[in-house]
Amino acid sequence: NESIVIKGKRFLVLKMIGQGGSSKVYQVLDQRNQLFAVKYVNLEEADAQTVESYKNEIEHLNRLQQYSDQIIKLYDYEITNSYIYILMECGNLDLSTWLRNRKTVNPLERKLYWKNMLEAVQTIHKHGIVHSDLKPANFVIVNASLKLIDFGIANCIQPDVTSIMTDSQVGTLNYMPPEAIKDTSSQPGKASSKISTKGDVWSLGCIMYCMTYGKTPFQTITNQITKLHAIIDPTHEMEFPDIAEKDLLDVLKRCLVRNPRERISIAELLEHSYLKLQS
Ligand SMILES: CN1CCC(Oc2ccc(-c3[nH]nc4cccc(OCC5CCCCC5)c34)cc2)CC1
Repeated sequence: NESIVIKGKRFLVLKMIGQGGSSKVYQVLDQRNQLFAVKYVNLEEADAQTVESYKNEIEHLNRLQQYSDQIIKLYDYEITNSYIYILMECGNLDLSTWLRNRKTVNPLERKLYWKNMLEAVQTIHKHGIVHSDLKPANFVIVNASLKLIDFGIANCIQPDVTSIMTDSQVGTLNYMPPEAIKDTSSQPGKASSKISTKGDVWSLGCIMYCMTYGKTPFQTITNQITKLHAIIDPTHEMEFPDIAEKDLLDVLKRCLVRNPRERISIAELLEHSYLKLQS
């Protein structure tokens, strides 16, 4: 097997975990047989703005380490003109794969994962970061809890077309908030000032909807344009089939409110009765 050296430490590459265009994530072992994830970014084709966005993501990831256990651990990184290596803690499974493989979700597990997601997103919001593209592939299960693995700051270097929709749900509209679709003031894909923290609440609501009903609210609409219209159309009623956990039903309905001003906040979600661990 191949080995890589980061800041003078040698790692044995076990396998590739995922890839998105010019960035690849590997599972590696250090000399003490400790498991890590290494994100490798090839900068040869990257423009200055992209390089800057990666440095920005790393700086934020580094700075937020101390504030929450729900942010993936960053151990080291190496940046040169031609590549970046980021050494991070290695999880067991990303939430996207976990959701795809699970037929039913254990209600207590779902509740714990929800609490972890809220804490992770509250942490980045407290430090002025709005992710604006949250989806299950941004979370990884490490032992029994969920951790956020990226802040949506680094550009996805133009992935080759084969990977764009297959791996890690890049480019999916299923978690996109209505205000991001209506927001005509900013150039496409950039989080503008109008996209507030409430946009991340909508996306988290879609993830939780999927953990409850096995699909996202607009997943059945396959035409992308029709899907976008349905997300912004107030007359398009979203379905909330009745479930035993009434508190969870309330959480879903309050996250998936089209008007961001009327949508529940992260702070209110952390106080919501659904998270009182009585069940
Ligand atoms: C399909 N198969 C994949 C390997 C394995 O799942 C993962 C294991 C570890 C991880 C990970 N840990 N730390 C990580 C730190 C950064 C990025 C990470 O992933 C990136 C990207 C990998 C592809 C899916 C979306 C996330 C990271 C993530 C998925 C089992 C399922």
